[in-house]
Amino acid sequence: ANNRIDLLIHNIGTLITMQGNRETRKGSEMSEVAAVRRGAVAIRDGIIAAAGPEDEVLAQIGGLPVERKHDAEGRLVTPGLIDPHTHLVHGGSREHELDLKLKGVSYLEILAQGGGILSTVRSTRQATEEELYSKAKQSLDTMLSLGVTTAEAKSGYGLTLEDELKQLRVARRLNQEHPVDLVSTFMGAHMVPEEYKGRSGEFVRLVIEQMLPEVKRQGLAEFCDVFCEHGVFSVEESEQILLAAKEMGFGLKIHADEIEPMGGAQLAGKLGCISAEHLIAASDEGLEAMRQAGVVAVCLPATSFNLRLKQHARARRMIEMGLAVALSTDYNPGSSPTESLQLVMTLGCLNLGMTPEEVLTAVTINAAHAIGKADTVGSLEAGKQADLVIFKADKLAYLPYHFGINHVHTVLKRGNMVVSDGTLIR
Ligand SMILES: O=C(O)CC1=NCN=C1
Ligand SMILES: [Zn+2]
Repeated sequence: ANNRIDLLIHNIGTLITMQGNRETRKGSEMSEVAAVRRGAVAIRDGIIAAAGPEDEVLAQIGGLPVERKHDAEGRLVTPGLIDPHTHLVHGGSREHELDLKLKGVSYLEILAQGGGILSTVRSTRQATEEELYSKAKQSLDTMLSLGVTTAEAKSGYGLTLEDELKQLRVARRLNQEHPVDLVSTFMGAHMVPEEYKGRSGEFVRLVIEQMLPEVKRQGLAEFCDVFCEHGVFSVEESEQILLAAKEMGFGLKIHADEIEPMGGAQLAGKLGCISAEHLIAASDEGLEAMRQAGVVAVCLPATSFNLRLKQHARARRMIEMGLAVALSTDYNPGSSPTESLQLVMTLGCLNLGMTPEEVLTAVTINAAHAIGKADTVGSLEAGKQADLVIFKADKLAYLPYHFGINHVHTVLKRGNMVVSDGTLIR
Protein backbone atom coordinates (compact mmCIF):
# COMPACT_ATOMS: atom_id res chain seq x y z
CA ALA A 1 0.00 0.00 0.00
CA ASN A 2 1.23 3.49 -0.71
CA ASN A 3 0.31 4.88 2.64
CA ARG A 4 3.46 4.14 4.61
CA ILE A 5 7.24 3.91 4.55
CA ASP A 6 8.59 0.61 5.92
CA LEU A 7 12.14 1.76 6.55
CA LEU A 8 13.96 5.10 6.47
CA ILE A 9 17.77 4.99 6.38
CA HIS A 10 18.83 8.44 7.60
CA ASN A 11 21.94 10.32 8.76
CA ILE A 12 23.93 8.96 5.79
CA GLY A 13 27.24 10.89 5.72
CA THR A 14 27.85 10.28 2.00
CA LEU A 15 25.11 8.70 -0.12
CA ILE A 16 26.31 7.58 -3.55
CA THR A 17 23.10 7.21 -5.54
CA MET A 18 24.60 6.46 -8.99
CA GLN A 19 21.45 8.25 -10.26
CA GLY A 20 21.49 9.65 -13.78
CA ASN A 21 21.11 8.31 -17.29
CA ARG A 22 19.48 4.91 -17.64
CA GLU A 23 22.15 3.92 -20.18
CA THR A 24 25.59 2.54 -19.33
CA ARG A 25 28.02 5.13 -17.97
CA LYS A 26 30.51 5.55 -20.85
CA GLY A 27 33.93 7.22 -20.81
CA SER A 28 34.05 10.33 -18.64
CA GLU A 29 30.46 9.69 -17.46
CA MET A 30 31.95 6.91 -15.30
CA SER A 31 33.17 9.59 -12.90
CA GLU A 32 29.62 10.89 -12.32
CA VAL A 33 28.45 8.94 -9.27
CA ALA A 34 25.81 11.45 -8.03
CA ALA A 35 27.10 11.62 -4.46
CA VAL A 36 25.03 13.43 -1.81
CA ARG A 37 26.10 14.72 1.65
CA ARG A 38 23.66 14.00 4.50
CA GLY A 39 21.47 11.64 2.53
CA ALA A 40 18.51 9.37 3.24
CA VAL A 41 16.76 6.42 1.58
CA ALA A 42 13.04 5.72 2.07
CA ILE A 43 11.94 2.12 1.40
CA ARG A 44 8.53 0.54 0.86
CA ASP A 45 7.90 -3.15 0.05
CA GLY A 46 11.60 -3.70 -0.73
CA ILE A 47 11.57 -0.92 -3.34
CA ILE A 48 13.12 2.54 -3.01
CA ALA A 49 10.45 5.25 -2.61
CA ALA A 50 12.98 8.10 -2.44
CA ALA A 51 16.77 8.52 -2.21
CA GLY A 52 18.82 11.71 -2.00
CA PRO A 53 19.42 14.66 0.38
CA GLU A 54 17.64 13.93 3.67
CA ASP A 55 15.49 17.09 3.62
CA GLU A 56 14.35 16.34 0.04
CA VAL A 57 13.54 12.72 0.93
CA LEU A 58 11.55 13.83 3.99
CA ALA A 59 9.67 16.34 1.83
CA GLN A 60 8.93 13.63 -0.79
CA ILE A 61 7.50 11.15 1.72
CA GLY A 62 5.59 13.97 3.43
CA GLY A 63 3.57 12.93 6.45
CA LEU A 64 3.54 9.20 5.59
CA PRO A 65 4.01 7.07 8.73
CA VAL A 66 7.51 5.55 8.96
CA GLU A 67 7.49 2.04 10.46
CA ARG A 68 11.25 1.81 11.21
CA LYS A 69 14.21 4.18 11.07
CA HIS A 70 17.84 3.11 10.79
CA ASP A 71 20.59 5.58 11.71
CA ALA A 72 23.52 5.22 9.30
CA GLU A 73 25.63 7.15 11.86
CA GLY A 74 27.22 9.34 9.19
CA ARG A 75 28.65 6.39 7.19
CA LEU A 76 29.07 5.90 3.43
CA VAL A 77 26.15 4.22 1.58
CA THR A 78 26.34 2.85 -1.98
CA PRO A 79 24.12 0.70 -4.20
CA GLY A 80 24.55 -3.03 -3.56
CA LEU A 81 27.66 -4.25 -5.39
CA ILE A 82 27.16 -6.35 -8.53
CA ASP A 83 29.56 -9.11 -9.69
CA PRO A 84 28.78 -9.64 -13.42
CA HIS A 85 31.17 -12.51 -14.21
CA THR A 86 31.62 -15.58 -11.98
CA HIS A 87 32.12 -19.34 -12.41
CA LEU A 88 30.41 -19.76 -9.02
CA VAL A 89 29.10 -23.34 -9.37
CA HIS A 90 31.98 -25.81 -9.55
CA GLY A 91 33.54 -28.80 -7.79
CA GLY A 92 36.99 -29.13 -6.27
CA SER A 93 39.85 -26.63 -6.09
CA ARG A 94 43.22 -26.20 -7.82
CA GLU A 95 45.71 -25.16 -5.11
CA HIS A 96 48.08 -27.80 -6.54
CA GLU A 97 48.51 -25.48 -9.56
CA LEU A 98 50.20 -22.86 -7.36
CA ASP A 99 53.47 -24.84 -7.37
CA LEU A 100 53.34 -25.16 -11.18
CA LYS A 101 52.70 -21.45 -11.50
CA LEU A 102 55.64 -20.63 -9.24
CA LYS A 103 57.81 -22.88 -11.42
CA GLY A 104 56.73 -20.75 -14.41
CA VAL A 105 54.22 -23.11 -16.07
CA SER A 106 51.67 -20.90 -17.87
CA TYR A 107 47.87 -21.08 -17.57
CA LEU A 108 47.49 -22.43 -21.12
CA GLU A 109 50.30 -25.00 -20.62
CA ILE A 110 48.56 -26.37 -17.51
CA LEU A 111 45.34 -26.57 -19.54
CA ALA A 112 47.12 -28.32 -22.45
CA GLN A 113 48.45 -30.91 -19.96
CA GLY A 114 44.85 -31.79 -19.08
CA GLY A 115 44.83 -29.68 -15.94
CA GLY A 116 43.19 -26.31 -15.38
CA ILE A 117 39.58 -26.17 -16.49
CA LEU A 118 39.65 -29.91 -17.30
CA SER A 119 40.53 -30.83 -13.71
CA THR A 120 37.59 -28.75 -12.49
CA VAL A 121 35.44 -30.51 -15.11
CA ARG A 122 36.37 -33.88 -13.59
CA SER A 123 35.54 -32.65 -10.05
CA THR A 124 32.27 -31.07 -11.18
CA ARG A 125 31.12 -34.18 -13.05
CA GLN A 126 31.83 -36.30 -9.94
CA ALA A 127 30.08 -33.90 -7.55
CA THR A 128 26.39 -34.37 -6.73
CA GLU A 129 23.96 -31.50 -7.24
CA GLU A 130 23.73 -31.20 -3.43
CA GLU A 131 27.54 -30.96 -3.06
CA LEU A 132 27.72 -28.30 -5.77
CA TYR A 133 24.89 -26.41 -4.09
CA SER A 134 26.42 -26.33 -0.60
CA LYS A 135 29.87 -25.33 -1.95
CA ALA A 136 28.43 -22.53 -4.11
CA LYS A 137 26.18 -21.37 -1.25
CA GLN A 138 29.23 -20.84 0.96
CA SER A 139 30.81 -18.66 -1.72
CA LEU A 140 27.58 -16.75 -2.21
CA ASP A 141 27.44 -16.12 1.57
CA THR A 142 30.99 -14.76 1.33
CA MET A 143 30.07 -12.51 -1.58
CA LEU A 144 27.01 -11.19 0.30
CA SER A 145 29.10 -10.47 3.42
CA LEU A 146 31.42 -8.48 1.11
CA GLY A 147 28.50 -6.32 -0.13
CA VAL A 148 27.50 -8.16 -3.33
CA THR A 149 23.69 -8.25 -3.74
CA THR A 150 23.45 -9.41 -7.39
CA ALA A 151 25.82 -11.71 -9.31
CA GLU A 152 26.12 -13.71 -12.52
CA ALA A 153 26.94 -17.44 -12.49
CA LYS A 154 28.21 -19.40 -15.49
CA SER A 155 28.04 -23.12 -16.21
CA GLY A 156 30.93 -24.61 -18.20
CA TYR A 157 32.48 -27.22 -15.94
CA GLY A 158 30.09 -30.00 -16.95
CA LEU A 159 30.68 -30.15 -20.75
CA THR A 160 28.03 -32.83 -21.14
CA LEU A 161 24.36 -31.92 -21.48
CA GLU A 162 23.44 -33.54 -18.15
CA ASP A 163 26.32 -32.00 -16.18
CA GLU A 164 25.74 -28.55 -17.68
CA LEU A 165 22.05 -28.79 -16.71
CA LYS A 166 23.15 -29.93 -13.22
CA GLN A 167 25.24 -26.78 -12.76
CA LEU A 168 22.45 -24.54 -14.08
CA ARG A 169 19.87 -26.17 -11.77
CA VAL A 170 22.15 -25.40 -8.81
CA ALA A 171 22.35 -21.73 -9.84
CA ARG A 172 18.56 -21.56 -10.30
CA ARG A 173 18.00 -23.05 -6.82
CA LEU A 174 20.49 -20.61 -5.29
CA ASN A 175 18.69 -17.72 -7.01
CA GLN A 176 15.43 -18.93 -5.46
CA GLU A 177 16.73 -19.71 -1.97
CA HIS A 178 19.57 -17.24 -1.35
CA PRO A 179 19.18 -13.46 -0.78
CA VAL A 180 21.67 -12.69 -3.57
CA ASP A 181 19.94 -12.44 -6.98
CA LEU A 182 21.73 -14.70 -9.47
CA VAL A 183 21.67 -14.40 -13.28
CA SER A 184 22.65 -17.58 -15.13
CA THR A 185 24.88 -17.92 -18.19
CA PHE A 186 25.28 -21.13 -20.18
CA MET A 187 28.97 -21.68 -21.01
CA GLY A 188 29.07 -25.20 -22.44
CA ALA A 189 31.73 -23.82 -24.82
CA HIS A 190 34.23 -23.31 -22.00
CA MET A 191 36.68 -26.00 -23.20
CA VAL A 192 36.66 -29.06 -25.50
CA PRO A 193 36.36 -32.00 -23.05
CA GLU A 194 38.84 -34.89 -23.12
CA GLU A 195 36.40 -37.28 -24.78
CA TYR A 196 36.19 -34.85 -27.73
CA LYS A 197 39.94 -34.07 -27.86
CA GLY A 198 40.89 -33.29 -31.48
CA ARG A 199 37.20 -33.35 -32.53
CA SER A 200 36.25 -29.79 -31.55
CA GLY A 201 33.90 -29.53 -34.56
CA GLU A 202 31.79 -32.39 -33.22
CA PHE A 203 31.73 -30.84 -29.74
CA VAL A 204 30.64 -27.48 -31.22
CA ARG A 205 27.77 -29.34 -32.91
CA LEU A 206 26.84 -30.97 -29.57
CA VAL A 207 26.73 -27.52 -27.96
CA ILE A 208 24.60 -26.05 -30.77
CA GLU A 209 22.27 -28.96 -31.54
CA GLN A 210 21.84 -30.57 -28.09
CA MET A 211 22.83 -28.24 -25.24
CA LEU A 212 21.59 -24.82 -26.32
CA PRO A 213 18.05 -26.00 -27.29
CA GLU A 214 17.61 -27.92 -24.02
CA VAL A 215 18.91 -25.05 -21.86
CA LYS A 216 16.50 -22.76 -23.70
CA ARG A 217 13.60 -25.20 -23.35
CA GLN A 218 14.14 -25.43 -19.58
CA GLY A 219 14.71 -21.68 -19.30
CA LEU A 220 17.90 -22.31 -17.33
CA ALA A 221 20.04 -19.42 -18.65
CA GLU A 222 19.59 -15.86 -19.95
CA PHE A 223 23.01 -15.63 -21.60
CA CYS A 224 25.43 -17.78 -23.59
CA ASP A 225 29.21 -17.29 -23.19
CA VAL A 226 32.20 -18.79 -25.07
CA PHE A 227 35.90 -19.02 -24.18
CA CYS A 228 37.42 -17.65 -27.40
CA GLU A 229 41.10 -18.39 -26.87
CA HIS A 230 44.17 -20.01 -28.46
CA GLY A 231 43.86 -23.77 -28.00
CA VAL A 232 40.23 -23.48 -26.86
CA PHE A 233 37.58 -22.17 -29.32
CA SER A 234 38.61 -20.27 -32.45
CA VAL A 235 36.93 -17.03 -33.52
CA GLU A 236 35.04 -19.00 -36.21
CA GLU A 237 33.80 -21.64 -33.74
CA SER A 238 32.90 -18.91 -31.23
CA GLU A 239 30.90 -17.09 -33.92
CA GLN A 240 29.08 -20.28 -34.89
CA ILE A 241 28.02 -20.94 -31.30
CA LEU A 242 27.07 -17.35 -30.45
CA LEU A 243 25.07 -16.92 -33.69
CA ALA A 244 23.09 -20.06 -32.88
CA ALA A 245 22.53 -18.80 -29.34
CA LYS A 246 21.43 -15.39 -30.63
CA GLU A 247 18.86 -17.03 -32.93
CA MET A 248 17.46 -18.90 -29.93
CA GLY A 249 17.06 -15.67 -27.97
CA PHE A 250 20.04 -15.84 -25.59
CA GLY A 251 21.95 -12.67 -24.68
CA LEU A 252 25.60 -13.05 -25.74
CA LYS A 253 28.86 -12.81 -23.78
CA ILE A 254 32.39 -13.76 -24.81
CA HIS A 255 35.65 -14.40 -22.94
CA ALA A 256 37.73 -12.42 -25.45
CA ASP A 257 41.45 -11.77 -25.97
CA GLU A 258 42.33 -12.94 -22.44
CA ILE A 259 45.81 -14.15 -23.34
CA GLU A 260 46.21 -14.05 -27.15
CA PRO A 261 44.81 -11.24 -29.38
CA MET A 262 42.39 -13.50 -31.27
CA GLY A 263 39.99 -10.80 -32.46
CA GLY A 264 37.38 -11.74 -29.85
CA ALA A 265 36.64 -8.07 -29.19
CA GLN A 266 35.91 -7.49 -32.89
CA LEU A 267 33.56 -10.50 -32.82
CA ALA A 268 31.81 -9.10 -29.73
CA GLY A 269 31.13 -5.86 -31.64
CA LYS A 270 30.03 -7.71 -34.78
CA LEU A 271 27.53 -9.90 -32.90
CA GLY A 272 26.33 -7.16 -30.55
CA CYS A 273 27.28 -9.05 -27.37
CA ILE A 274 25.91 -7.48 -24.18
CA SER A 275 29.45 -7.73 -22.79
CA ALA A 276 32.96 -8.98 -23.58
CA GLU A 277 35.21 -10.28 -20.79
CA HIS A 278 38.98 -10.07 -19.99
CA LEU A 279 40.18 -8.07 -23.08
CA ILE A 280 43.79 -7.89 -21.82
CA ALA A 281 45.12 -8.44 -25.37
CA ALA A 282 42.26 -6.60 -27.13
CA SER A 283 43.44 -4.24 -29.89
CA ASP A 284 42.25 -0.65 -30.39
CA GLU A 285 40.18 -1.70 -33.40
CA GLY A 286 38.62 -4.47 -31.31
CA LEU A 287 37.74 -1.98 -28.59
CA GLU A 288 36.41 0.46 -31.20
CA ALA A 289 34.16 -2.28 -32.65
CA MET A 290 32.85 -2.89 -29.12
CA ARG A 291 32.32 0.83 -28.49
CA GLN A 292 30.28 1.23 -31.67
CA ALA A 293 28.05 -1.70 -30.70
CA GLY A 294 27.69 -0.56 -27.07
CA VAL A 295 29.33 -3.73 -25.71
CA VAL A 296 30.19 -3.45 -21.99
CA ALA A 297 33.91 -4.14 -21.40
CA VAL A 298 34.17 -6.38 -18.32
CA CYS A 299 37.69 -6.20 -16.89
CA LEU A 300 38.97 -8.87 -14.49
CA PRO A 301 42.02 -7.46 -12.66
CA ALA A 302 42.10 -10.26 -10.05
CA THR A 303 42.66 -12.73 -12.91
CA SER A 304 45.59 -10.89 -14.45
CA PHE A 305 46.99 -10.42 -10.91
CA ASN A 306 46.60 -14.14 -10.15
CA LEU A 307 48.05 -15.23 -13.53
CA ARG A 308 51.01 -12.91 -12.83
CA LEU A 309 50.50 -11.33 -16.26
CA LYS A 310 52.67 -8.33 -17.18
CA GLN A 311 49.71 -6.77 -19.02
CA HIS A 312 46.38 -5.85 -17.49
CA ALA A 313 43.18 -4.86 -19.33
CA ARG A 314 43.62 -1.33 -20.73
CA ALA A 315 40.70 0.17 -18.79
CA ARG A 316 42.11 3.74 -18.99
CA ARG A 317 42.26 3.41 -22.79
CA MET A 318 38.74 1.98 -22.87
CA ILE A 319 37.42 4.90 -20.80
CA GLU A 320 39.30 7.43 -23.00
CA MET A 321 37.72 5.78 -26.08
CA GLY A 322 34.24 6.15 -24.54
CA LEU A 323 33.47 2.52 -23.68
CA ALA A 324 31.44 1.46 -20.63
CA VAL A 325 33.70 -0.52 -18.28
CA ALA A 326 32.54 -2.98 -15.61
CA LEU A 327 34.67 -4.94 -13.13
CA SER A 328 34.22 -8.46 -11.80
CA THR A 329 36.02 -11.11 -9.73
CA ASP A 330 35.85 -13.82 -12.45
CA TYR A 331 35.54 -16.05 -9.35
CA ASN A 332 36.67 -19.57 -10.40
CA PRO A 333 38.97 -22.23 -8.92
CA GLY A 334 41.79 -21.66 -11.43
CA SER A 335 42.43 -18.23 -12.86
CA SER A 336 40.76 -16.19 -10.10
CA PRO A 337 40.02 -18.02 -6.83
CA THR A 338 38.55 -15.06 -4.94
CA GLU A 339 35.02 -13.88 -4.11
CA SER A 340 36.27 -10.44 -3.06
CA LEU A 341 34.85 -7.73 -5.30
CA GLN A 342 36.34 -5.24 -2.81
CA LEU A 343 39.85 -6.54 -3.66
CA VAL A 344 38.91 -6.16 -7.35
CA MET A 345 38.03 -2.50 -6.62
CA THR A 346 41.55 -1.98 -5.24
CA LEU A 347 43.14 -3.72 -8.26
CA GLY A 348 40.92 -1.64 -10.57
CA CYS A 349 42.63 1.44 -9.12
CA LEU A 350 46.19 0.17 -8.67
CA ASN A 351 46.60 -2.08 -11.74
CA LEU A 352 44.06 -0.61 -14.19
CA GLY A 353 44.54 3.03 -13.20
CA MET A 354 40.84 3.70 -12.56
CA THR A 355 39.65 6.29 -10.02
CA PRO A 356 37.51 5.25 -7.01
CA GLU A 357 34.45 6.84 -8.70
CA GLU A 358 35.05 4.93 -11.97
CA VAL A 359 35.57 1.72 -10.00
CA LEU A 360 32.30 2.12 -8.09
CA THR A 361 30.44 2.79 -11.36
CA ALA A 362 32.08 -0.38 -12.73
CA VAL A 363 30.76 -2.58 -9.89
CA THR A 364 27.28 -1.03 -9.73
CA ILE A 365 25.36 0.49 -12.67
CA ASN A 366 27.74 -0.70 -15.46
CA ALA A 367 27.90 -4.19 -13.96
CA ALA A 368 24.08 -4.18 -13.86
CA HIS A 369 24.00 -3.32 -17.59
CA ALA A 370 26.48 -6.13 -18.32
CA ILE A 371 23.90 -8.67 -17.06
CA GLY A 372 20.78 -6.88 -18.32
CA LYS A 373 19.55 -5.87 -14.85
CA ALA A 374 20.01 -2.07 -14.92
CA ASP A 375 16.25 -1.49 -14.79
CA THR A 376 16.01 -3.02 -11.30
CA VAL A 377 19.45 -2.69 -9.62
CA GLY A 378 22.76 -0.80 -9.87
CA SER A 379 21.66 2.60 -8.50
CA LEU A 380 19.65 4.00 -5.58
CA GLU A 381 16.61 5.75 -7.06
CA ALA A 382 12.81 5.55 -6.81
CA GLY A 383 11.45 2.34 -8.30
CA LYS A 384 14.63 0.27 -8.00
CA GLN A 385 15.22 -2.57 -5.54
CA ALA A 386 16.35 -1.46 -2.08
CA ASP A 387 19.73 -3.22 -2.38
CA LEU A 388 22.32 -1.13 -0.58
CA VAL A 389 25.51 -1.30 1.47
CA ILE A 390 26.43 0.78 4.53
CA PHE A 391 30.25 0.80 4.71
CA LYS A 392 32.50 1.37 7.73
CA ALA A 393 33.97 4.38 5.95
CA ASP A 394 32.90 7.94 5.32
CA LYS A 395 34.66 8.49 1.97
CA LEU A 396 34.46 6.38 -1.19
CA ALA A 397 38.25 6.49 -1.77
CA TYR A 398 38.79 4.72 1.57
CA LEU A 399 37.34 1.46 0.17
CA PRO A 400 39.95 0.71 -2.56
CA TYR A 401 42.71 2.51 -0.59
CA HIS A 402 42.53 0.27 2.50
CA PHE A 403 42.67 -3.23 0.97
CA GLY A 404 42.60 -6.83 2.17
CA ILE A 405 39.81 -6.30 4.70
CA ASN A 406 36.01 -6.24 4.52
CA HIS A 407 34.60 -2.71 4.83
CA VAL A 408 30.94 -3.78 5.04
CA HIS A 409 28.88 -2.70 8.05
CA THR A 410 25.33 -3.44 6.86
CA VAL A 411 23.75 -4.88 3.70
CA LEU A 412 20.08 -4.48 2.75
CA LYS A 413 18.66 -6.80 0.10
CA ARG A 414 15.19 -5.80 -1.18
CA GLY A 415 14.88 -3.72 2.02
CA ASN A 416 15.72 -6.65 4.34
CA MET A 417 18.78 -6.44 6.59
CA VAL A 418 20.91 -9.46 5.55
CA VAL A 419 24.24 -8.33 7.02
CA SER A 420 24.38 -6.32 10.25
CA ASP A 421 27.56 -4.90 11.78
CA GLY A 422 29.62 -7.14 9.51
CA THR A 423 27.77 -10.35 10.40
CA LEU A 424 25.63 -12.39 7.99
CA ILE A 425 22.06 -12.78 9.29
CA ARG A 426 21.06 -16.38 8.40
O1 LIG B 1 40.35 -21.50 -15.41
C1 LIG B 1 39.14 -21.62 -15.16
O2 LIG B 1 38.64 -22.56 -14.52
C2 LIG B 1 38.15 -20.54 -15.60
C3 LIG B 1 38.57 -19.82 -16.80
N1 LIG B 1 37.96 -19.88 -17.96
C4 LIG B 1 38.54 -19.02 -18.89
N2 LIG B 1 39.59 -18.42 -18.17
C5 LIG B 1 39.60 -18.89 -16.92
ZN1 LIG C 1 35.71 -16.27 -16.68
